[in-house]
Amino acid sequence: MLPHAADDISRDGKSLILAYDHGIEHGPVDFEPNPDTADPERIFELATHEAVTSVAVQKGLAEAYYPAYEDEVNLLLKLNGTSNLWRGEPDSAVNCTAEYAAELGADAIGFTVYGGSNHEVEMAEEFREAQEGAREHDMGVVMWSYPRGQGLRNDGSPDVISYGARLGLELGADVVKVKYPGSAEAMGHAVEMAGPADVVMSGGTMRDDEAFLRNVSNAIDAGATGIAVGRNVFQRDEPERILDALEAVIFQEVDPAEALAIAESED
Ligand SMILES: O=P(O)(O)OC[C@H]1O[C@](O)(COP(=O)(O)O)[C@@H](O)[C@@H]1O
Repeated sequence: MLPHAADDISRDGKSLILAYDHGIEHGPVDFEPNPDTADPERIFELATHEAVTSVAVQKGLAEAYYPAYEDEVNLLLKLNGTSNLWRGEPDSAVNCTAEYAAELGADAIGFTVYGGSNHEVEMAEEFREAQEGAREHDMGVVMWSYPRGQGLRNDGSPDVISYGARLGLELGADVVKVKYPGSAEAMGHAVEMAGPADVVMSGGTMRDDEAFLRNVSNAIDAGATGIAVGRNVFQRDEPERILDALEAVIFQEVDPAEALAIAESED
């Protein structure tokens, strides 16, 4: 790992990645709870919030929207992605090269690897090309490490998540994005297995603000450096409010209840 390779997408060693690749990964259904968020402009505006250290999007959105935001937002360009219409063994098409990501002004690249899938071997080889391309252009490397497929019965078990975190380290990621394994202890193990690579917790959908922030706080206590979050922000009625609270939990390590009170007072 190169020292500080992910500095451009973090602040004081912490990060909040605003993930917005849902249009490809899940489709328009993810925008239904908050229809304004179907418009990428709304997300790029949200990405200017002080809590957000980068926005993760696919090439098409970067081409269309990033030029207007390049002074205010750090770009994490996702190089692969597949729609939910695909029903095969987990796999992800490579939609962009590291070279083109650099041309678009990306600070870092993002890449999904489904360890355990029948396609793991090709995905690891594609990751190699992306990772080495990112090194040539001084871009950080974020791996979405989501073990799943064939024999993997429980892709959310602590052992599998720790293995995913380790895959990130072994394959040369600066930041590994893993699902929250359900407890601070299990997250601590994943963080340990990732060694010098940063670990960020992946989001999901939780309606209860305090319970969601509690998971984030537990992950930070366990050594995670932040969160990659999409739906838990943009599906809420007031995305800015939860970003205010996340800022307090992640960067000031404030207790979730207090963070919500701070967010309330900033309204
Ligand atoms: O493959 P899954 O588990 O359905 O989720 C993939 C999605 O989850 C993320 O990794 C995180 O997004 P969320 O915070 O909305 O869960 C996205 O980048 C991606 O689109």
